Amino acid sequence: MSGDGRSVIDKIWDQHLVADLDDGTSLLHIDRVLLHERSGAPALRSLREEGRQLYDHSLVFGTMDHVVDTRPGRGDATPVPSGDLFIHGFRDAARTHGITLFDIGDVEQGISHVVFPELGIALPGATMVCADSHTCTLGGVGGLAWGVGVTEMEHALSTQTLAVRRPPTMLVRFDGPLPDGVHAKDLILALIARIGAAGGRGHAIEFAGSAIAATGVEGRMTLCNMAVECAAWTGLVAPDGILLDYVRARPYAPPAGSSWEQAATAWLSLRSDADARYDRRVDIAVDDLAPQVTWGTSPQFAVGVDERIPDPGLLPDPAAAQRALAYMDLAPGQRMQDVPVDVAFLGSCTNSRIDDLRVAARVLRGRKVADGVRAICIPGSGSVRRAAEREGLDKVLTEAGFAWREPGCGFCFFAGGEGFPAGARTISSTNRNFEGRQGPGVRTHLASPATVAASAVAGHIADPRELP
Ligand SMILES: CC(C)[C@H](C(=O)O)[C@@H](O)C(=O)O
Ligand code: SF4
Repeated sequence: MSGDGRSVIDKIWDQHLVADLDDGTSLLHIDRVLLHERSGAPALRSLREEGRQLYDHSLVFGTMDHVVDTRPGRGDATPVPSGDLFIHGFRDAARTHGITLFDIGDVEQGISHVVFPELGIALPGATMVCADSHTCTLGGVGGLAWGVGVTEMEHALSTQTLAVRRPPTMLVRFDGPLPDGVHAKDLILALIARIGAAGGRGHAIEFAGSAIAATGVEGRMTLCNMAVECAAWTGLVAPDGILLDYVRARPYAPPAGSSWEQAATAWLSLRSDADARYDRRVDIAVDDLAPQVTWGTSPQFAVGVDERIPDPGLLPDPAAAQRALAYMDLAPGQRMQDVPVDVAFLGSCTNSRIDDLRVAARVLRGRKVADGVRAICIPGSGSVRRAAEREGLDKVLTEAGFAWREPGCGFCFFAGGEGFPAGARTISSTNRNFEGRQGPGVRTHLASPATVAASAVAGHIADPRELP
């Protein structure tokens, strides 16, 4: 564990180090400053109020995602109260500063963490920040990406640098062949169940192991997306051949020829040394892993879909587990698969990419959503939406009974606009199941797209491995 070698995290860090500062932080060069309307509008507004300029607008990109309407045929109107202040404020500021913005109506518009990797704006080996906690998603493309506050965002916008305390590092290895019906979402839920929602506190996590080497880049993004749900500073997967194939030919990636060759060689050199040093290590064997589903109001409250709700008395914090069960209206010993669902939601920056929709469609093809279940799919971006339509996945989903929407954060988090009735129970491909996350009194069970689709059909939480 404690060799002298450097990990991918150390290598990216060292390449971006501008100076070690007296207060123990390091000033890092930031390659990409990414914005969405919800946090970008306030950051740009305070920048303007302080009379500061962007350091380099060509390194800053924005999209509209949090408050946009996702209903078919949408316009500029937002269902979120005061949402139009964010939309118009962000649009005007982006124009003033010359920021490339994937606005409502742009073919590339979508959820930030989906759009920036698919356009090749988020790149391997890059440092990337956004005032959003799930910026760690971009670790799936082998960069160091983390969420910042609005003040740090202003600093990054005006200097293209940020002072950061070097995080402790953690190696998380997933080894073994991934069983059928088990996906990246299940891996990260299993990890969080194992180490706890505070178990990664402040760490930069490198995800590795044979199961990750065999996982596509979109799955790696799902994994990294939820690093923050165990309180990690970020998560990433080191660059490899699968990643290069993903990044190649993306619109903002280095063009074919010598610039691509140079970049690809540099990226591959970022892989961790065999004797790399980490502060902690966790090993998870995936051979016998079941699809995971949460029963409580924290992502750490997850079990196999074929299991029962545990006895709170046997958990590290019985009182928290009791409270969670009370909110979720569930009882210890209940079989997860006996829990009925009112809503099935496919979407969010965790699981709204084309691979996710393919997985869901495989389950839904020729099947119908159970009576009484409201099923909604919000593709993560315009590009995902078009790809799904080209493949006919939208037909499979709508014929099964899913609503097919326009890209955005949608029902992932309730912002006062569209929501579900209090008490509604959702099976959801999102990343947070906190009280009220999807609306006041709404009860969220986190799961993979396969499990969401299987549960939509069954009308209760269901095991995607067992559909007839
Ligand atoms: C609104 C935004 C800043 C927030 C975040 O930081 O993650 C949101 O995306 C979320 O998922 O809760
Ligand atoms: S999809 Fe959900 S988790 Fe992701 S950025 Fe939007 S609100 Fe946050």
